[in-house]
Amino acid sequence: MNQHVETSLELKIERLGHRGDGIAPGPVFVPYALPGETVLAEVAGERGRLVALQEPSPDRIEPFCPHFTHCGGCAVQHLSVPAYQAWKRGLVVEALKQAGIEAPVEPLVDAHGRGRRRATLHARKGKVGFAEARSHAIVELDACPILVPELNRGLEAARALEKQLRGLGKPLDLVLTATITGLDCDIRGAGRVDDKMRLRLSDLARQFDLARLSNHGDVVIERRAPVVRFGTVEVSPPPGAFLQATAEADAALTALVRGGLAGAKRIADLFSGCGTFALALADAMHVQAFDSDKPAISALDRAARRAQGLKPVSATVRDLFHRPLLAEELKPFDAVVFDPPRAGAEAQAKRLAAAKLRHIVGVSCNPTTFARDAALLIAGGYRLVRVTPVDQFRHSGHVELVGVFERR
Ligand SMILES: C[S@@+](CC[C@H](N)C(=O)[O-])C[C@H]1O[C@@H](n2cnc3c(N)ncnc32)[C@H](O)[C@@H]1O
Repeated sequence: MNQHVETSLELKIERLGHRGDGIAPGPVFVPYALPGETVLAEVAGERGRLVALQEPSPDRIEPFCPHFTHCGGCAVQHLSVPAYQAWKRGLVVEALKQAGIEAPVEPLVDAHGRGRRRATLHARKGKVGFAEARSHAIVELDACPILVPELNRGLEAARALEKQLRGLGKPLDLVLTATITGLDCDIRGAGRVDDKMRLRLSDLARQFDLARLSNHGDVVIERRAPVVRFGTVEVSPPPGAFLQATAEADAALTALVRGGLAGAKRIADLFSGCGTFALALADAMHVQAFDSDKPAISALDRAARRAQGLKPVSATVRDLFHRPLLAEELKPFDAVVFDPPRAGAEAQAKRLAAAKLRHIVGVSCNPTTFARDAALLIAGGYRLVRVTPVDQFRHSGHVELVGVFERR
């Protein structure tokens, strides 16, 4: 940190940005600096590189990972827990304020649990790991303390897969998911591989006891069907399918959604994925699920047919950006849950605003697009009763939230 001090500026850090950078007047963004600190930083445009801490914050703590500041996986490990939790909750408060929305924001729910069950490892030129902070270079790790232990064991398998595929000379991503029946790995970037390579990859899957190995969704070998559980229902997700990053977030988000639906009997689950909410809630509610991802909808449907004791569940492939459910189509439902990708659900929110539903629950991984969509619902006559931030990407700038709306 003490190199090039002669070219540095003294900066007073005022706040923490949404990516976890300290922000000084200007603005100048200084990664790893904290509010209240006086720092020396090398400044180029809006970017500052922390060179020395002159007055550290009382909230500064020792990061627990030796790769912190080098690895791009974590942005904030150096902040005390209460200050960290206030910052994350504050990201949601700020996004609502920017959209002119007043609503109670609950304390942050910690949903890290045992750690992340999904990770995308990058493999380039013989190296396997995460991207370096602000770079495409790879940080090689023996273990990552943020992941569930089963995924850490997958690092060895990932290195062996990279070695096998190195001759292709292509940058690869390896999407690893820890499931109940073992690790599921989807290779991205290899393109089509010949039969000889498939056999060698299958051998590696056996050697490392992978449940399934696929190449961009094309199953190379399935030794056991990967399984996750939503409520009491077992689902076999398609290769690389969306799943909440931690099992605890799954449970926490589902409980908040259930609470917000307030005993509804018939609901629509929009952007359902392979059924995180639909299948868990079908113990008490008739559910119609919609998502544009065909394999995810098929997995949801298969799981619902196999499960015992559920209320009726239907699953439909539909692009809700281009063909949102219309107000007329929403009439049969007492309530709706929607959980779109980061871009939000603007087209669908306009239709929800025009519908006369009693309850709507929005789940989001992007407070800014959530606030935009929430403003549409509020303009359409709904009240945002409460918003609960949920932290499943601990130490990163990402935050999930659940917003509960009622018709006024
Ligand atoms: C944040 S995930 C939520 C999935 C699910 N609710 C869960 O918790 O597992 C967003 C989902 O939106 C789906 N999606 C993305 N674009 C879509 C579109 N245009 N129409 C419908 N679904 C879409 C994705 O396939 C993905 O399943």
